[in-house]
Amino acid sequence: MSAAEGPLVVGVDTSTQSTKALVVDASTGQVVASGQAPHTVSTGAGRESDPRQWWDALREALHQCGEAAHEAAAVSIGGQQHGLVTLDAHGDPVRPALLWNDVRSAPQARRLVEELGGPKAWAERTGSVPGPSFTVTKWAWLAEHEPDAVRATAAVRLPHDYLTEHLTGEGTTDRGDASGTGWWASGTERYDEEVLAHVGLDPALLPRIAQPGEVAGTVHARDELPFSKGTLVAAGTGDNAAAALGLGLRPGTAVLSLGTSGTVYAVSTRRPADPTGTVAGFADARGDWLPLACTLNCTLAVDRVAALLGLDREAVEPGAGVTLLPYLDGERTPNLPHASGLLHGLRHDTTGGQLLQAAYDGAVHSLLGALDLVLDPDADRSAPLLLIGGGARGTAWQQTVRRLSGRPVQVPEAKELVALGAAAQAAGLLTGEDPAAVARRWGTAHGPVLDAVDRDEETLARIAGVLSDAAPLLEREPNKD
Ligand SMILES: Nc1ncnc2c1ncn2[C@@H]1O[C@H](COP(=O)(O)OP(=O)(O)O)[C@@H](O)[C@H]1O
Ligand SMILES: O=C(CO)[C@@H](O)[C@H](O)COP(=O)(O)O
Repeated sequence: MSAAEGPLVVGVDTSTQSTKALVVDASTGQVVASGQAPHTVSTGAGRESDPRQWWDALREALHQCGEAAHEAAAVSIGGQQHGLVTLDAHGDPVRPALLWNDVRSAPQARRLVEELGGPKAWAERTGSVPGPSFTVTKWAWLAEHEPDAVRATAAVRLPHDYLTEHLTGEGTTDRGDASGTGWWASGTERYDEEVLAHVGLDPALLPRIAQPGEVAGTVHARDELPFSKGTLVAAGTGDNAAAALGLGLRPGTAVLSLGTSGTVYAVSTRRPADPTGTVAGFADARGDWLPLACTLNCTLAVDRVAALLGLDREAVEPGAGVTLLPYLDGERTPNLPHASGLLHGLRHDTTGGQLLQAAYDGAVHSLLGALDLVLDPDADRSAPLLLIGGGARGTAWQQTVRRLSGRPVQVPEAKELVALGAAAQAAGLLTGEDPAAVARRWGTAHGPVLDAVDRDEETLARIAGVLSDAAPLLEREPNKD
């Protein structure tokens, strides 16, 4: 037996680049074992992953956890949002999953918004104006481009549902992840049958939506996994909702997450409905809401610029008036799915370090532009921002967020907040506690607070100016030059 005080629980983060598993002592929050295994994502026009890789990576990450995983009494999966997983009658993938950062469904997104009443109607109905990240637009793309795949589909899942179903044998999802599909009505908290009929998706193909705190099932695939008989499985949720649980987030505190995606969000008790589409009106995993803005280009884009320059990611230099909009994957915030990276202000004396700093500035500018929009009007705008995700470990990311936000920044010492949030959800099944209260008891948000510095208004204004002047170029669709 491990030296843990309480029952052990497992929290999983199946994100874009890898799957991470933590075995956590439910009494203290101590991480007693961990594992991680990578996935691959296709390059080129689309962004796809084979869901079977996620299952293999989950098994690998759990096996790395060793004996501790055997002792776990409950498990929960947090996962990358929005991905379209299509399964055949045997439960096998019909084709690779279309991921959140695949922007090929931009034309379908535009069309769906127009056909069902415009942006305001969509925001009121589903909480969000669906862009190409949303599952409904991916389904519409598939129907148009691969009708055979649609005909062969017997079940539609999100990434976290796919793994939960592999664990339990039952198709379940939760309100947090369902709210990123575009076919979940935020007013009624049910699937929106009119949207589903419009895109030709039979509601019978969708998973049951488990209530917060509900048990999704017990582990049935024990032969392949180091779990014991009767291990409980929680409903799981989307990765941002899981991180909100993992931080024990309360309304009024804003989170900036720097990973494959950049996200900015807060918990709110008010149901969001932003008709501009900047803020997605997600549900959280408890019963509140999670207004959130997301960028497609964050750590990977900045790391790519560093690699092109042959520099370490920390080798930034200040100054120079150079602007780099790092939209290597197109962009979602601002809504520019066809954009590519743009550099302006290059001079003979511009250094590589200054170019790299400009990439950080461009990535952070997009996120901070949405910060005020995700916070409730009465939130304290001078409170520290919580900085999480892989990028939060980097000094250049920390300093850029401080300089462009003008706010103090708190960096939690706990590293894997999505997996910790999933673990807190699993612990809640055992103790009956609110998962966010579990995370607060574990002290997961604790970490140093970096003081505020003066906001760099000049850089913010310069980036906004380039963005606005370059709009026709950034909005131009491919093959229309
Ligand atoms: N010490 C570090 N400094 C800066 N960036 C880092 C550091 N460690 C990891 N990263 C970045 O974190 C990213 C992975 O973050 P993570 O939140 O795990 O991603 P995701 O959950 O989206 O797969 C990598 O792309 C890498 O650029
Ligand atoms: O699309 C969104 C949020 O709407 C992304 O945040 C995805 O959920 C992917 O997350 P990471 O893999 O970057 O953690």
